Amino acid sequence: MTSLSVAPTLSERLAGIAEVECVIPDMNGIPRGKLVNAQPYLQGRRVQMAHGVLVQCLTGEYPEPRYYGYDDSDFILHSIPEQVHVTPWTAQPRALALCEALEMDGTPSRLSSRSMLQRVVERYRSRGWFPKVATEIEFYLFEHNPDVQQAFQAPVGLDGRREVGNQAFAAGSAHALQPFFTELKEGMAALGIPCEAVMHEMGLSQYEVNFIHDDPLLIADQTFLFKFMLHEIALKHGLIAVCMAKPLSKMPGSSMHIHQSVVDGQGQNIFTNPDTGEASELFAHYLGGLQAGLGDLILLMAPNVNSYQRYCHVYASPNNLCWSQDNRRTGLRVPSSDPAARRVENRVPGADANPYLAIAATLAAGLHGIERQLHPDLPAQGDFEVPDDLRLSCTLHRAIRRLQVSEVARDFFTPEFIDGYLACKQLELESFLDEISPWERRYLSQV
Ligand SMILES: NC(=O)CC[C@H](N)C(=O)O
Repeated sequence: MTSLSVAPTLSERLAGIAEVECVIPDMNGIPRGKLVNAQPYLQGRRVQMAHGVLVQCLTGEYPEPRYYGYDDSDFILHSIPEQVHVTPWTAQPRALALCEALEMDGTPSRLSSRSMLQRVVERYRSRGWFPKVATEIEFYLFEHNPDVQQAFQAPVGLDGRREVGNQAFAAGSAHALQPFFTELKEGMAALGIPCEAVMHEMGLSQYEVNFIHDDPLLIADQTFLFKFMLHEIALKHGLIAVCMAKPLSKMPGSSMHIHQSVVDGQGQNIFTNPDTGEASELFAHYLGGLQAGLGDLILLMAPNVNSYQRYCHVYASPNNLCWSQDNRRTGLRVPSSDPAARRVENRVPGADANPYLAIAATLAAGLHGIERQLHPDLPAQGDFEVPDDLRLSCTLHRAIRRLQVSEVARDFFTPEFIDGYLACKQLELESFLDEISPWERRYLSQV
């Protein structure tokens, strides 16, 4: 006798669940959404929000819709069936439904970061290719403090002590926060996120989680959901999880490295020449595209004022687009691997980046290189000098100017998205410049 296993329906999966949290990433990758009653949700009640929500600034301000060619109409939050999950960490049983943004006519939103990644992936598919990516995300864990103006402090662990110094790869420090990590791993399992590794990173109470490579949309969804869950579980344990690019001065920043490869319909890695096992011409063009295109797209990988502080004291946080075999000081690192796993790691994005956009920018630049048959520079060797054209912008202001002129952005993304994103970032920059920092008061009060 054979036993047939039938996947449970959505209603079966959500049995006993009172509320469903429908969320969507805004342009900053911040989850926005609505907590809706499960019954009408299961009966197919439509969930809608205003387009402005997608373009909302970190400060809560909204750029004028005329800047991105929209009015203040609604879009639909359409649940992605594989991304509806029951969340074990919430006090009341709840479901989390990751949604895609659709226009009222059912087409993908021209303002949504998720649809921008979808567009880039489609362009690969139209050639019979399937990009694969893996992200690695770093974050700091600090003691929760309701006053966000206060300096961050390492938490007290099970051993009753606060961590001191930089305990890279220290097993003991992670064990001192074991109840938190146990729940985090249970949460990952509940969200269907396979975890390659969790480790202590170089900074004080800094950790890293590695995801297993897969389809770019799936990995972006997982990275987005992971960050959402990370914040919630941390709060439950009296901690705050901080994914700022540079939360502490004189400490390493936090990155979101992206490993990329591309396979064809037979699953062969197109970055390797099947006859010789050596790197293929396509790989060279892909690297050439990353070098030519990512400089203009840095705003999608380093989206905040603070993102640029991560590049100031370089603790393996390169602000260049040099490439190398296995050198962590280059923005584009080709890790040693067997030919079937040939890939390139983009080390430029910060943990504060919207994963959909950082991945979309990287894949778009690579495909641009293949389409234009670009060539990379010679690989960086030893203690290399960074040529001027491979040096990255070091301020948000400059990064905004670069995106305004990016050919790749206009070619791969919708004009509405680029204009909306630029308007959002410009407003955030103005808000930042309107605030006087402690450094200015400390040193400029004497001039
Ligand atoms: N181990 C590492 O690669 C460290 C990366 C570093 N924390 C960064 O900000 O990029």
